[in-house]
Amino acid sequence: MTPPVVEPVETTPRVVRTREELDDALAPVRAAGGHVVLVPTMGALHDGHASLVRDARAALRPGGAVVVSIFVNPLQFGAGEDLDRYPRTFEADLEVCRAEGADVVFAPTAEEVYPGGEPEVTLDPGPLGSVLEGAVRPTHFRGVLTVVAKLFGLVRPDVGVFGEKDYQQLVLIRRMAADLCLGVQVHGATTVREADGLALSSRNRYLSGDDRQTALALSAALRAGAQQEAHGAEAVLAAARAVLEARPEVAVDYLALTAPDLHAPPPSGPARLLVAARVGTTRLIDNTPIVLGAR
Ligand SMILES: Nc1ncnc2c1ncn2[C@@H]1O[C@H](COP(=O)(O)OP(=O)(O)OP(=O)(O)O)[C@@H](O)[C@H]1O
Ligand SMILES: CC(C)(CO)[C@@H](O)C(=O)[O-]
Ligand code: BAL
Repeated sequence: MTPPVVEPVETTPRVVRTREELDDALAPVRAAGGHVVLVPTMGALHDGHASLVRDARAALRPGGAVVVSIFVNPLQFGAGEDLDRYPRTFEADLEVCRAEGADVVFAPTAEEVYPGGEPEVTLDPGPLGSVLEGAVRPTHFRGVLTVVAKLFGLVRPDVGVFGEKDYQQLVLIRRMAADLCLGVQVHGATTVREADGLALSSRNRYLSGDDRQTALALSAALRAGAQQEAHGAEAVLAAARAVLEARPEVAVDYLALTAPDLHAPPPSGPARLLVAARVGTTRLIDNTPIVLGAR
């Protein structure tokens, strides 16, 4: 018997660069009333991003589309930060998107996103924008919220998927979607880690030699803190601080215990332990959920 002719299945996500191309790619999905799920990224994709795309696919209804945006947003980088050296690995990123079944990759230029240069109207992140990350990167969340609002406007997704690794960003995007009635459901995805605990991050590729080992202090501090959760906030912070203090090469920006919404921690119940530190020239962040025991 002659075997049936099998046409190769085109699995490549459609790559679009402009608003028009994006609208064109999504037109059939919108016409059919399909769901659109957006995964915003800055590229240099790793297994953490792959898990976001998997979550996006799981959130999808038949007839919908997963859009991954790849855009290194200049507006969220402060003067002297790593905008110029931020890793750009577009071909490898496409492979990740293809392997995880993304339908569309939206990779606009800066001119496409900001046609008139820096926008006059930007988003004010409110009080949570100037604590923790915002205390160290004062203009960062204005840039993040502005570009995410623009991406929501361009892609018009039903769901946006963001990682818990950037926990303050996730909280602020949830607040923005709710406070501005954007009609986008914000899904938070669990942090993916290396086997030794290091949270995956595009910036990990800056870590070389000893710095890679030193960077383990962040996740180790979070684990040590979490082990003390039954004993209350002070015990959690003391255990985490002890791990960080044992590694003087780690320059800590903050170690903080907060409520899940980043306000003051409750005496007991769900909380969040967050850390940010510099290892050599690389700045890393990490966090973990905590359930504080009643004292
Ligand atoms: N380890 C991870 N697990 C799950 N999600 C992640 C992880 N790392 C990043 N993400 C999420 O991927 C999305 C895109 O993040 P981004 O492209 O900035 O990658 P990144 O690894 O966080 O890079 P950077 O090193 O610049 O912080 C964000 O929602 C972010 O929270
Ligand atoms: C959400 C985001 C894509 C906005 O540029 C960025 O801050 C990131 O990659 O986490
Ligand atoms: N993942 C957050 C992007 C940034 O640090 O600019």
